[in-house]
Amino acid sequence: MFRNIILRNTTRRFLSVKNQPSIGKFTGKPNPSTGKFTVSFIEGDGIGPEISQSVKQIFDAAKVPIDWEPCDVSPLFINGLTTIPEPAVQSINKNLVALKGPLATPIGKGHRSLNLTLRKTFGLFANVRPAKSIEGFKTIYDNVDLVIIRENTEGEYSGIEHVVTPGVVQSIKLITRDASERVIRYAYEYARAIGRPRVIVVHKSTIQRLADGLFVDVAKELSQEYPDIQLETELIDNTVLNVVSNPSSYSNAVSVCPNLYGDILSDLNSGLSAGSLGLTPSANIGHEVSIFEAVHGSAPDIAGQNKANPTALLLSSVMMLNHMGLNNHADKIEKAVLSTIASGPEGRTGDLAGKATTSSFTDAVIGRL
Ligand SMILES: NC(=O)C1=CN([C@@H]2O[C@H](COP(=O)(O)OP(=O)(O)OC[C@H]3O[C@@H](n4cnc5c(N)ncnc54)[C@H](O)[C@@H]3O)[C@@H](O)[C@H]2O)C=CC1
Ligand SMILES: O=C(O)CCC(=O)C(=O)O
Repeated sequence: MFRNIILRNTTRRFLSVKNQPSIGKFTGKPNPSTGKFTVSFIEGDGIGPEISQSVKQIFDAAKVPIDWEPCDVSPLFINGLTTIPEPAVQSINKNLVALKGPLATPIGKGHRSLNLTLRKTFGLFANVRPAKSIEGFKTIYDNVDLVIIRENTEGEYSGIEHVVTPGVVQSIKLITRDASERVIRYAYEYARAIGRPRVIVVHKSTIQRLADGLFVDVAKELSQEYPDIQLETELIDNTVLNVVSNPSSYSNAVSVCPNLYGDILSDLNSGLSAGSLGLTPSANIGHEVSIFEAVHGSAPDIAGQNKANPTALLLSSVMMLNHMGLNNHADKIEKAVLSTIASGPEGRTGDLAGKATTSSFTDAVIGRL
């Protein structure tokens, strides 16, 4: 029965090329000699290689017209800064699109987060994180359908930290008008594109008066340009309570927020929609380049054990295909993935209290294509 889930434009989980925002559109072209697009692929750490393998097998079986270009993003230090190797930068700038597995960050030492480095390097200013219930997979709430758009280049993730004196450190949350404006504008455009009448700015400007205050002010200024979208502002502590009490009250809204709030809220949304991080995809959108990745990390506790749920990376790849205009392939893979999860415990990995392994789940999805 779940083979026949119909993905109407309104129910399609993610941006389709016909209704995506005017900002950050994909402008890549297929190779004229093969008719295929080339996509940069970063496999990632921990469970990265296992879930990447799953995506590749499913794309092969679905005959998606894509050639993968593997990218090595092993960190380099240049002038004391973490950078990624030039061939990877060239590949992503050429292909304009990448799929990325999770990259681990050493705690308190070593290289800076490569995830943040990639977002900075390619100006990926908007991190779109949709969290939506799966039909046939029961969680605490039915019909969760939440969208967070997170500022992706500054805020608490600016990396400006120093020791003032032993025992005293300072970490700077940088908020600029330009970065706020581009992500908030994207949120308005996204809301318009997917037909949601509300944009909610999540903030704490009662305390972060200048930083979050600027973010809220920019949203209010931009609202003049979007008279069809209602702007609301909400303190993050209220959002957390409201979203766990009544997530459906956000189903007609797009939330936009500074970096750290978005990171935390999107994990909350994953828990509410799916009870696992293993299902939630994301898009990092820039003006030219976009990189698609799961919301979760490298899950070192289950790495190499054939236990990882590849769904979040698969749904990220579905977002990517919609972004690239390969909507039919996206729909086919999305339907196969969702119907496998809906089929019961045999079709679900351990994080969803199921019995499947990464590879048996992959085979089941291929069987449903
Ligand atoms: N965008 C990225 O690449 C991100 C990378 N990280 C990095 O990942 C590493 C591990 O971070 P953690 O805080 O442990 O978060 P995590 O997301 O890797 O794991 C949290 C929990 O969720 C489970 N989990 C995550 N993904 C799963 C999947 N696909 N299937 C089944 N279970 C899954 C893990 O087993 C673990 O119990 C760190 O080095 C961190 O810096 C963390 C978040 C995002
Ligand atoms: O880069 C990291 O280690 C974590 C990044 C993260 O949680 C995210 O922003 O998705």
